[in-house]
Amino acid sequence: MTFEADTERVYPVPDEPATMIEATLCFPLRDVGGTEEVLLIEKRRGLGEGWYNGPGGKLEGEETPRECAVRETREEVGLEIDPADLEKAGELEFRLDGDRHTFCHVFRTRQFAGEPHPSEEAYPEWFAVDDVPYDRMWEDDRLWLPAVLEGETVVGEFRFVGGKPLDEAEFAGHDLERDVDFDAIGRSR
Ligand SMILES: COc1nc(N)nc2c1ncn2[C@H]1C[C@H](O)[C@@H](COP(=O)(O)OP(=O)(O)OP(=O)(O)O)O1
Repeated sequence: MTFEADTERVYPVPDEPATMIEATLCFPLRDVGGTEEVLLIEKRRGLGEGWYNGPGGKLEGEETPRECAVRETREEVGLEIDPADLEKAGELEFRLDGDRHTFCHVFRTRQFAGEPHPSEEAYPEWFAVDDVPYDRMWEDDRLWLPAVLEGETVVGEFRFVGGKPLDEAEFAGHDLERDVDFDAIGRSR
């Protein structure tokens, strides 16, 4: 396991707010004539509007992260995925002004049915994995997404400061662990 950091770790914080959001991201992958591609969405509304991201969103009711990733991918771009075909690739914690804001489960998959189509929330687009538009994505993505697209696993904390909503805050630092065995630590759900 390797570990990298650009600042001192700032957690744990004793009085965490009860309002932390739990969310998912899903990265469908395909091979087109030897070129590895990833499906991204251009977000059309809400948090991160106008930026590229993976399909995903907030957990609803009692659903598991895996069930959420399947539902959000279906709702946003119309792909059908068997939950068992999702590979857990990451856990990301986004902090805003020292508080835990969003905990995000990251999945990838090569098994899906259907063709992606636009929805009210998302416009889907395939990108070669070596041509991902990081200049039009969340600032943290360039730090962890390349590893996820190369088949690695990651656990990261990303700190933002200076304002709400999160997509108007300033990126302030991060910690990132790679090569995490989610099965071994019982967190592959
Ligand atoms: C802070 O950095 C972030 N980076 C990335 N790559 N993705 C992030 C970051 N912060 C949040 N996200 C993700 C987590 C979710 O997948 C989406 C936000 O989801 P949204 O708020 O749109 O959730 P929905 O349930 O789809 O929303 P509706 O209530 O509109 O259905 O961004």
